[in-house]
Amino acid sequence: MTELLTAAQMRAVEHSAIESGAVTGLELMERAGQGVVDAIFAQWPEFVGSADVERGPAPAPPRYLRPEEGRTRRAVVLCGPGNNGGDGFVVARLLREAGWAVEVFLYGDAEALPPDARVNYERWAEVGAVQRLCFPKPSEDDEEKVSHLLRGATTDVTLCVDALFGTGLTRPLFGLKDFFDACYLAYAANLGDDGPYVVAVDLPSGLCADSGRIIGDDLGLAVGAHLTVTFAFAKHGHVLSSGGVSAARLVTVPLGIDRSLPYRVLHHKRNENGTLYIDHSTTVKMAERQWFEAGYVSDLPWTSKDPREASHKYSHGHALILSGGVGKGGAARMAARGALRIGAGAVTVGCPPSALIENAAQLNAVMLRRVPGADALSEVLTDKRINALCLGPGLGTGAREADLVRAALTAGRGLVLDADALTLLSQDADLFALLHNKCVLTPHGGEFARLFPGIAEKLDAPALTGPAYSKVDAARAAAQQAGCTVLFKGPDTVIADPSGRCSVNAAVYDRSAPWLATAGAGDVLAGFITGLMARGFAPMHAAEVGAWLHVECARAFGPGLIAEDLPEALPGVLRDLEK
Ligand SMILES: NC(=O)C1=CN([C@@H]2O[C@H](COP(=O)(O)OP(=O)(O)OC[C@H]3O[C@@H](n4cnc5c(N)ncnc54)[C@H](OP(=O)(O)O)[C@@H]3O)[C@@H](O)[C@H]2O)[C@@H](O)CC1
Ligand SMILES: Nc1ncnc2c1ncn2[C@@H]1O[C@H](COP(=O)(O)OP(=O)(O)O)[C@@H](O)[C@H]1O
Ligand SMILES: [K+]
Repeated sequence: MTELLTAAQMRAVEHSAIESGAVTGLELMERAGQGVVDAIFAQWPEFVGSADVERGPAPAPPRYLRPEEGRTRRAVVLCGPGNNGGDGFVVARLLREAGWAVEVFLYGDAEALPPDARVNYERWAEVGAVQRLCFPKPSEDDEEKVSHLLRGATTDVTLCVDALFGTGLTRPLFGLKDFFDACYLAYAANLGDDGPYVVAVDLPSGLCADSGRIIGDDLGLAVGAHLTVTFAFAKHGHVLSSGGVSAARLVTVPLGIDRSLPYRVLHHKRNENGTLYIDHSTTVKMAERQWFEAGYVSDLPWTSKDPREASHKYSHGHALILSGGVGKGGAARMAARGALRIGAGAVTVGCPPSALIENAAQLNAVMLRRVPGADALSEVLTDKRINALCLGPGLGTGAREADLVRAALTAGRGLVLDADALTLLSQDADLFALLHNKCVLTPHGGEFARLFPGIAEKLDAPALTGPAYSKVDAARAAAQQAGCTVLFKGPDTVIADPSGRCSVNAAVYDRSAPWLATAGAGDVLAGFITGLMARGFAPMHAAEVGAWLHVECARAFGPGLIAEDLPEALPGVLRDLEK
């Protein structure tokens, strides 16, 4: 599990480290710039010089500090008006020391740079030129000059370093549109050979660090980068929304900040006008933090069945998945197979009598019960061994199904509500009011908007200022409103419970699995979560582990995946985890 921070939390970490005397701001900036350069050479070893002469007992400088024979590589570094720009000056200096020809542009006022950035500006100015871009509105000439350089029309620039804005971007950017377009083109077309590689310092400029949304109206712009190098911790904005697709790769370099130091928590709150303010109140140990609420779930401990547990099937729980009528059972059957594969001891599909023959023809290990309506469901649920239910996939949205959802909600067992069950909930406030803390809702964007229209409206409004309302904010608000766990799907699946605990299961960067967006994948996910709840996982944990395994299954199978493949990929994924 990787911790994700907001920009305010990152500033708190930085301030505490500096206040403790452990490090200065200038040292942090140097480490940040060095980290970027190291990451560049790790990503593209061909940029490393080839001279390999034995230099005696003194430690040899890093290989990349020695220029490749007969070849001078060119880099353009764009520095902004804040500390992100300061990092850019460090990168420029270190690349120059490595033998690169570096052109530096400043989009900002040198006199107004913050102190550490100013020092690094001066250090660069001793060895190289700084070309000024008109600030805050670049001239057409400026735009032309920079984008021309990047498009490779006049030069052979290998690298473009975007150090314009990092965590401090709070309002829309104007100008530099051609520059942003050029970066995006280079990134999207992967023009590595004839265009430059784009490296974003901390965050692709234009993105909000907290929401991953592009700050601005519909015409908002963000840099597209081949590599983003961030510092100490990834931020929410690296994995949410556009953040997860604005760069091909994310590398987090440590800044040597001691995590055992006490950190002052900056409670960021909004007043009644919506203005963000910071209340420097509490000091906590990082390890005791409640405030690293959003974890980027990149690995999770897998709990296999404990051999010491009683060994009959019901000690691993019994899941009941309700299906719709004739011809509608596929979704429930896939959910059932997911629940069984993930380790529920027994799984039963409950269906209307008319669908018994169809289901019987297609199910073997999964059991089958007739469940004509709510009374029959209550009767089935007198069997207390049934400890987790799933309603929604292929269920239908008529009166029978609404009654089934009501009966399931009043049974007080673990309950996953997906698809049609979410539609029913959004149509009936009385049903919604029955939600309880053993429920998990698994909406995709459309279902989320129907269930939580007020929250979705905030999320869909243009992000005109930062920090912008994020999918993390939305999932948390929804979990509070519903009084249960909410898993808000997408490549940036956000899972929240009413206590404020929140995780992001991000299928981006090296976990990207776009082929998971295939019909029925959500049904299998609902089944995974139900199976885990049958096994005794708490709702939030079941949702986190289920979502993580879902993406792992998709990655293990690869392109060409259809939903039926997901449960079948699970044994291989679990085997690898057990190793
Ligand atoms: N935290 C750490 O541990 C470390 C952090 N480090 C680095 O510091 C970076 C954060 O620095 P930062 O806070 O100075 O913010 P940054 O992104 O450079 O920009 C702020 C400037 O932009 C301005 N501005 C804003 N919007 C604008 C607009 N639309 N158009 C024009 N201007 C606009 C804004 O002006 P203002 O709003 O104040 O008027 C302000 O001047 C971080 O990303 C990382 O790279 C590392 O050095 C070391 C360790
Ligand atoms: N680009 C993507 N990358 C990875 N996973 C994705 C992507 N888009 C969607 N998903 C996942 O695919 C699943 C689709 O579920 P859903 O929208 O309910 O579809 P269906 O109803 O057809 O099953 C969800 O788990 C969602 O998180
Ligand atoms: K940047």
